[in-house]
Amino acid sequence: GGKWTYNGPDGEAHWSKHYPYCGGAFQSPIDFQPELLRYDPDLLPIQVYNYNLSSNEQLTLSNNGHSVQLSLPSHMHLSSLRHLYTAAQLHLHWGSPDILAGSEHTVNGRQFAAEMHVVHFNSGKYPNISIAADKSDGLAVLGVFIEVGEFNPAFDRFLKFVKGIRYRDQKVQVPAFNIQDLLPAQLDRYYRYDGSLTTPPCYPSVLWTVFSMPVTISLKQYKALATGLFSSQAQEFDPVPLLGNYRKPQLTDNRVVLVSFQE
Ligand SMILES: NS(=O)(=O)c1cc(-c2ccccc2)cc(-c2ccccc2)c1
Ligand SMILES: [Zn+2]
Repeated sequence: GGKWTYNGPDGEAHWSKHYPYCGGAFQSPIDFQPELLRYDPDLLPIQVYNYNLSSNEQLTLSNNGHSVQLSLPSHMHLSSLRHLYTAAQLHLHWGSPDILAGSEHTVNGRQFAAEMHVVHFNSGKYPNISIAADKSDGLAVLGVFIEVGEFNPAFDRFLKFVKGIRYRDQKVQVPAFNIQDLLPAQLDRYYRYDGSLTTPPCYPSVLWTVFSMPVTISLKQYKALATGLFSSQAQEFDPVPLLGNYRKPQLTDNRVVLVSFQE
């Protein structure tokens, strides 16, 4: 789509000029404030299927100018939701090398170092993700908060390749691995609400599931993300670093956030 950025004249305050949904209702991310939360005992633990990919498979790791993205095969699913949702891609949002704050969702005002999104589409109802992307029940995204701490071998399965995708539109093939290893151990504790894509075109089409338990990556791994990538193309003169690629929390209006946990 058109050019949009996270700061400056094409920054998020201007997105709605070219992408009207960005100025609409049900926008994401949001801040999970205690007074918005309501415990729902019917929220089942998230069940993932076929996330344990074989290393014979290859995944495409790409720099799309706004994030680092890993393609996911269509035999990966989420099943514990009302519909069957098929995996499409995962990508990350992060801060800058010296400001370890770049998550999109926040918890009572607390911003984490980074956030991973695993994007799925409602394959029970729609033939592909492009058709599903703007339907109110089209997408389901898993959100994972990332803190800086212990080294994470699972994230290294793709972070060690970012040197090969420094510039926009560069892609490399990486051996597949168990994508569940990127998720937190507790898949039964999460925030659930109806929201949108956090990037243009901001379609209000996402059933959000954001796990309350963060995962960790090491400072070295975080810096690989926050210093290794550019949003400009290789041949462009002044390279534009790719960092701070997170949208600020949006108005919650009178949306309720369901939580699967009580304490
Ligand atoms: N942040 S997000 O999860 O809401 C998200 C979802 C999708 C998405 C992609 C395909 C179908 C449907 C939704 C794409 C992006 C995106 C990130 C970086 C650059 C451009 C787009 C981001
Ligand atoms: Zn995202």
